[in-house]
Amino acid sequence: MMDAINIENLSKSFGTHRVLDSLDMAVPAGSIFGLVGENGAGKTTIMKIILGLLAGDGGSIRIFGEDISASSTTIGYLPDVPSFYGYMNAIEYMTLCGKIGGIEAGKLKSRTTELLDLVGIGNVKTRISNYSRGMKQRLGIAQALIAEPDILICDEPTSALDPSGRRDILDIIRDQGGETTVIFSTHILTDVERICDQVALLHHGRIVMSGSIEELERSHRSNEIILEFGSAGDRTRFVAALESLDRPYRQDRSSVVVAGDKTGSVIDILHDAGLMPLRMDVVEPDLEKLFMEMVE
Ligand SMILES: Nc1ncnc2c1ncn2[C@@H]1O[C@H](COP(=O)(O)OP(=O)(O)OP(=O)(O)O)[C@@H](O)[C@H]1O
Repeated sequence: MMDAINIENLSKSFGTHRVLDSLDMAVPAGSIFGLVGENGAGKTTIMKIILGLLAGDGGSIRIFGEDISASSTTIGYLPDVPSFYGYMNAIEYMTLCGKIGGIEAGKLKSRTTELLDLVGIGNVKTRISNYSRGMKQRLGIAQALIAEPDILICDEPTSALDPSGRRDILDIIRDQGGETTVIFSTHILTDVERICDQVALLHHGRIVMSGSIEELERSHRSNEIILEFGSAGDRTRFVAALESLDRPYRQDRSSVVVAGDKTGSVIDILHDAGLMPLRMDVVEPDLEKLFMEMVE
C-alpha cells in the first residue's frame, strides 16, 4: 500500500532543545493513524511540519510520493486548541473558512450544510462564543473537512472532552477513514484502540514502535497467565513448583502471574503438583502495557 506520508530522518530543535531526533514515520494511505506520546513528546511539532507550518531541520518528507515542497495534496487540520471568531455562528465561520480555502460559492453552501449535519450541529444557530468544548471540537472537524482533504490531521481532539463527547468525536473521525487518511494524536490509549488501525509511539524524539495494533500486541509481548488458588497452601505449593523449574512469575495479593509461556506447560505444572486453581485466565497485552514497557 502506498504511504500517504513518509518521513525519513527528520530532526527538529528549538534552540538547544532537540524535539525530534532522526525520526522515521510512515502513514499508510487510507489508515486511521494514532500518534501517541506523552505531553511534550513532539506530536504537535510533527503535525505542524507535515502541514508546512514549521520547517524541519533536515530529513525528507514525502506526501503521496511527492516531496512536501512540491505536494499538491489537500490537508485538513484540527488544531489542539482551535480558535474561532466567537461572534460568528457556525455557518458564518464555515463560509469564512471556505472562502479562504478558495471554495466556489455554490459548492461552499451545500458543503457547509452537509458538514454541519455530519458533525451534529446543523441545527445550532447560536454564536460560537456560547458553544461547549464538545461543540467547538465538532465545528473544528467540520472546518477541517471543508476543502475535502485527502489527509485529515487531528491534534488531541478528544483530550478535553468527557466520555460521551469523546465517543461522538471518535465516531465522526472514524467515519472519515478509508477515503481520507487520518492522523490522530493523543495520549489516551483507549481512544487509539477504539478507532485507529495503525499506531506509532513517539518517545525521546523518535518513533519507538509502530504498526497495526494487532501486530504490536502480537510481536512485542507474550501473554500472561493469571492464577488464583483457593488456599494459601495451594498457592505456596504452586510458587514452589515454579521456583524449582526456574519459571519467572510475580505475585500480588490474590493471584500469581506467570509470564511468557504456552498455557500447556502451566497446566502440566498444576497437574504434577496435584493442584486445581480457582481461576486461571490468559491475559492479552494491551496498548497501555506495551507503551509503559517502551517508555520505562
Ligand atoms: N515554538 C517553540 N519554541 C520553543 N519550544 C517549543 C516550540 N514549540 C514546541 N516547543 C517545545 O517542543 C516540545 C514538543 O512540543 P509539542 O507541542 O510538539 O509536544 P506535544 O507532543 O504536542 O505535547 P502536548 O501533548 O503537550 O501537546 C515541548 O517541550 C515544547 O515546549
